[in-house]
Amino acid sequence: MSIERDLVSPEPEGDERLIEAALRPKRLDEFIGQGRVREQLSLVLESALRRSRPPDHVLMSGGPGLGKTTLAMIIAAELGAPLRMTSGPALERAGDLAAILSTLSEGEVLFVDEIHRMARPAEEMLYLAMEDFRVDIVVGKGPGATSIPLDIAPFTLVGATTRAGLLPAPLRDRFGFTAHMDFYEVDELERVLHRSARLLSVELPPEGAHEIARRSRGTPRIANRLLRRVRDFAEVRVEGVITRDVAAAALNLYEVDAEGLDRLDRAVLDALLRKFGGGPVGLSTLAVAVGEEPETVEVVAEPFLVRQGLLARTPRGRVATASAWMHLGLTPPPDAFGAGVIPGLLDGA
Ligand SMILES: Nc1ncnc2c1ncn2[C@@H]1O[C@H](COP(=O)(O)OP(=O)(O)OP(=O)(O)O)[C@@H](O)[C@H]1O
Repeated sequence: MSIERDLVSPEPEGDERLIEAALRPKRLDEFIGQGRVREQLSLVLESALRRSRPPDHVLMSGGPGLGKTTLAMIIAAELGAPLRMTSGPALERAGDLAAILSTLSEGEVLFVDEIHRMARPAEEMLYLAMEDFRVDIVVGKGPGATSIPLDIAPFTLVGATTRAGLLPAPLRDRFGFTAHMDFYEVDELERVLHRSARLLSVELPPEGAHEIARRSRGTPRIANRLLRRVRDFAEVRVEGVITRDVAAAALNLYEVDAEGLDRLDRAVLDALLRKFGGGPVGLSTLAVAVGEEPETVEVVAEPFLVRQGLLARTPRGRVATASAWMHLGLTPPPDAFGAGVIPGLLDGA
């Protein structure tokens, strides 16, 4: 049995991108949260505009659904420049990239999503393009091969990655500015939700927004998705208004709990506590206990549980924290991992 978990996945589901397009903030002052990134970026853009030069290349790092694509579009809009979009996996050969670079217009913004997944030859071509606005087109093969230099228009590369650590240093070093996107605070997500509700003509009182925001795993994409589900519930069951109780009832129905944990997250915690006494237990044993692949448990459920301070990865295996016991309404044993530690300090353990 595999547990359905689209609702709180940070990746876009089905045709969600279409709906998202309608909800995207268009300018920097509409972009909610990420205060430091916004301020730094507005300086970079403002000074480029004053100098009438394209700004330095920008790297954005952070998890899916935190607003990287939105920010890339905003950068182009603020510069009044056209935007070209591609992604690392689409750049399999150097020629794929050359075809794009050679047709850029002056000042154009080139957005490369998942830039860490670009093929090596394309990556090497990009170094020169970023630094000297030039590409070397290799003609022929073997000893007879020659390279023809080709000037390209000055442009701004905006790269997005969920894994900044996977970028080779020479590529990382060529970005003049790196924006680290963090998870959003509950009050920021409330603002995202109020804005989306306005655009979707949904009546959303503050306490309804708060209830949805706290279950949204720090991610605007999830917040917007939960809002749509709650709206459906409110329309069908209670004629529209999303009160706190309506939001809670809807999300309970969809099995997203008060902290944003879904069925898989809870199944993992439940097995860890009830079957293995809180651990330590190996990943594959834990995965068998919940009927999932180890990779699903590791990639999908664990990062959020770790971030919430509910689970720790230790050299001896997975361990439940004292907060995990309490989350499931159980009394933690006195020696529970993290007992006496302020929840949150275990993040990233
Ligand atoms: N700061 C924000 N303010 C308002 N809405 C936001 C913000 N950040 C993201 N969103 C909304 O969340 C949705 C997802 O954002 P976006 O597509 O930019 O994320 P992403 O980081 O590029 O994710 P991915 O890499 O998976 O595409 C969009 O609908 C966008 O409007």
